[in-house]
Amino acid sequence: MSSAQGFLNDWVESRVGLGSNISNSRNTSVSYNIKGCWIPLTDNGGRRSLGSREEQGSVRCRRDEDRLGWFPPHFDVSDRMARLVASDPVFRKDNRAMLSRKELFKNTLRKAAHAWKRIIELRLSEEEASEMRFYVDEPAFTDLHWGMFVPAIKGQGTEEQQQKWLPLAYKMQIIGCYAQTELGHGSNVQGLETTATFDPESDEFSFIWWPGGLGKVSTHAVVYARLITEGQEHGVHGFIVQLRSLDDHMPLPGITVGDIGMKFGTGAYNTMDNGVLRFDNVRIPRNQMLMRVMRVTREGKCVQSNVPRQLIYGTMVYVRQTIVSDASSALSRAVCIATRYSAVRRQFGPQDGGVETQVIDYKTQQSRLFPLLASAYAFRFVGEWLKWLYLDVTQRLQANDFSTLPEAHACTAGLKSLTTSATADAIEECRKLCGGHGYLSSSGLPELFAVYVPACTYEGDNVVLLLQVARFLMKTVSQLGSGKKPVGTTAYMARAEDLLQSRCSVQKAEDWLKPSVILEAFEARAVRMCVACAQSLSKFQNPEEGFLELSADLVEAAIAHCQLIVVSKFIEKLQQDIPGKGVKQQLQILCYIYALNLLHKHLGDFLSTGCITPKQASLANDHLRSLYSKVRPNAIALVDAFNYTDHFLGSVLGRYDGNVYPKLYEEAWKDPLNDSVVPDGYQEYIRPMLKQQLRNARL
Ligand SMILES: CCCCCCCCCC/C=C\CCCCC/C=C/C(=O)SCCNC(=O)CCNC(=O)[C@H](O)C(C)(C)COP(=O)(O)OP(=O)(O)OC[C@H]1O[C@@H](n2cnc3c(N)ncnc32)[C@H](O)[C@@H]1OP(=O)(O)O
Ligand SMILES: Cc1cc2nc3c(=O)[nH]c(=O)nc-3n(C[C@H](O)[C@H](O)[C@H](O)COP(=O)(O)OP(=O)(O)OC[C@H]3O[C@@H](n4cnc5c(N)ncnc54)[C@H](O)[C@@H]3O)c2cc1C
Repeated sequence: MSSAQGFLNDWVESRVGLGSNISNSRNTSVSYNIKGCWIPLTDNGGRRSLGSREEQGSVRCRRDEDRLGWFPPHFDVSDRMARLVASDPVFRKDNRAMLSRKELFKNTLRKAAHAWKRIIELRLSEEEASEMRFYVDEPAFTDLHWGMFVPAIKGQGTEEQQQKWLPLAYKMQIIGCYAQTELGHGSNVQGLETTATFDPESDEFSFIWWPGGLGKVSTHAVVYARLITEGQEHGVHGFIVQLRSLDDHMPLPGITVGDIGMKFGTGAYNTMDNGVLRFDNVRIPRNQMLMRVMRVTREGKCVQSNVPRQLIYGTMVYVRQTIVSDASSALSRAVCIATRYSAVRRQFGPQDGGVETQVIDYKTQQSRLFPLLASAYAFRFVGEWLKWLYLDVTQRLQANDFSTLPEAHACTAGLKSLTTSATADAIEECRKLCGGHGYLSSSGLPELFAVYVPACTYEGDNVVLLLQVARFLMKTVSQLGSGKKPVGTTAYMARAEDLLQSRCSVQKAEDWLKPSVILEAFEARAVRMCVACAQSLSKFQNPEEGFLELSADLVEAAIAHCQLIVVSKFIEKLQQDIPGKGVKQQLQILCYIYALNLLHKHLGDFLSTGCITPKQASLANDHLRSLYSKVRPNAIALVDAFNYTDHFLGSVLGRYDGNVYPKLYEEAWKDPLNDSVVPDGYQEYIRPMLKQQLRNARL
């Protein structure tokens, strides 16, 4: 289910694409659409010249017969929306770092209002609107409105509540946020201190609360609080609360609300008004508690429905799933910048004084960069699969089949954690890969890092989420002997006995080219780490105590399991028909790089569990090195395939035309410090100092 699903049904009568409003000026030649991105295989060794797209006889085009039926096949939509945003001056973003917080925020409001206007004018479909938001590339209150407020009502509201609230939300007649986190509690949702006490006398609730949410815009919030009726507690539930007047935007009586202040970085996530909210005996009608999981009667009695109470956490599952796909986007963007710049940048070179070497040709650069390129593809594929898993669990829930909910929770939590941690680290690595210029704001990388890194914390701290995965894995291991067959992503555990004994068959470097060999090594590692944790846990009398004591090892086991999922989904993807000469081969190389680089980085796990021998590890490393040489000729094509406009990349270093140095120089002059030749403050501070020194010198 998608965030804004259905909003058009209520809102726009017909769906009309942008048609000829946006020109697609690409040249045509052969290229291949890999799940919404084009892989144009170059024939010039990947060293495309630094001219314009036209000069390069550019590599991208649209050939319908090349399109894969993978879902969602949105290349056209994505391409059109990217161009629409790039060509609209309101969506300009190159000045963000120079704006004050107030200017920045007002500009975000302007962009959001303009985007909404365009969505209506052009009658954009839900998919188009969502792509547009992606390319506008600025965190805004609308993310929370569409991404969490609407899904919370859809997932946790009754039919009647949905009918009342969703049309208002779809038309943006109310704007909502997701107010769950408190000053003192974020991870521990059960520990929230906000209470919602039912008062049967007046048929209303009262609240006391402190949330993280939207500080300046939202008129409404889904607030999470512990329900108390008849003096008894009934766990945490969601409540729709109006925060501000729909007439003058003033907070309603009993509500104190504001922004929590500047966050990490300039620009970055400061376009978002994360807020503080205090309730002082605020009263709301009973029917504003979201009652799909539990109903409160007029008399104050609680009636549990047949859906599991974990559904109250359902919005988080939905968002975690979207975050995995977003990780691929952020990572591919950083990698695109670093790869293009690495082809432009030259340092050192032949002793005979010839042209200097492109830094992308250094093996160290390749060994840092190409695994990140491989990860960008890997996360894209696992993100697609996770979307499928989420849709599947949603459909099952509608049919009262709750059996796959624990797995969906474990997968979304684990993959959110794995991909966001890897992406945040990768963006920083890309910055370093660009040397000194990577530290410039105009490289686009500092802001990308600052805006991305909170993804490791929001929607669940990454360690806390891995502990959830570990809990799920320990449960699975404990049930192995009971006849309950593990399914889905834990199906490999059914072969635990074999995997505990298995010996890796690799004898020469090329043996690592067999997907079955790689898979088995990752399965054996994960199973062995999980079983070792389970055995250690069994030595504790109190399992909760054991879990706390062993939590660092449990996190490692959870990571091993999640990495196995990513590797196996990449391998599965390659079993599909992939049209286009050489495309599958390139993806296979990236898949091996992804897996073997992980193996190299986590060698301790593989060796200590006896999954592979030191000799096999060394062969894997030899093979990895040889794979880098195979990626090199197509590295530029593989990042061009992400089809990012220069506007979206927002990076002088990552420019498509490679015209880096003149543009860096040009950018420097745009800084407000260069508005005057002699800086403001010269007369007050510099001149007296200089004069003083002159006087001292004379003395
Ligand atoms: C028109 C224009 C269109 C434009 C479209 C725009 C779309 C925009 C899309 C943008 C999307 C996103 C934007 C991102 C912005 C992000 C902003 C950030 C928001 C937030 O951060 S919100 C707050 C998030 N908070 C958290 O994540 C808190 C983390 N903590 C928890 O989740 C839980 O407390 C916990 C899981 C850590 C522990 O919970 P607890 O109740 O103590 O649980 P346990 O006792 O451990 O477990 C009980 C059992 O429940 C199972 N469980 C736990 N969680 C879930 C779950 N989510 N689902 C299913 N099951 C769950 C757990 O496994 C236990 O099971 P068991 O008893 O063992 O069987
Ligand atoms: C940019 C941003 C946007 C946000 N947007 C929203 C929003 O829209 N709505 C909303 O409700 N919230 C929002 N949040 C809040 C966010 O969801 C929480 O910050 C997040 O869930 C982490 O919780 P916490 O802050 O309590 O961290 P803590 O739990 O206090 O984490 C601190 C440290 O303790 C560790 N830790 C905690 N528990 C355990 C444990 N059981 N075992 C081992 N280690 C543990 C963590 O790993 C971490 O290292 C946002 C946060 C950010 C940064």
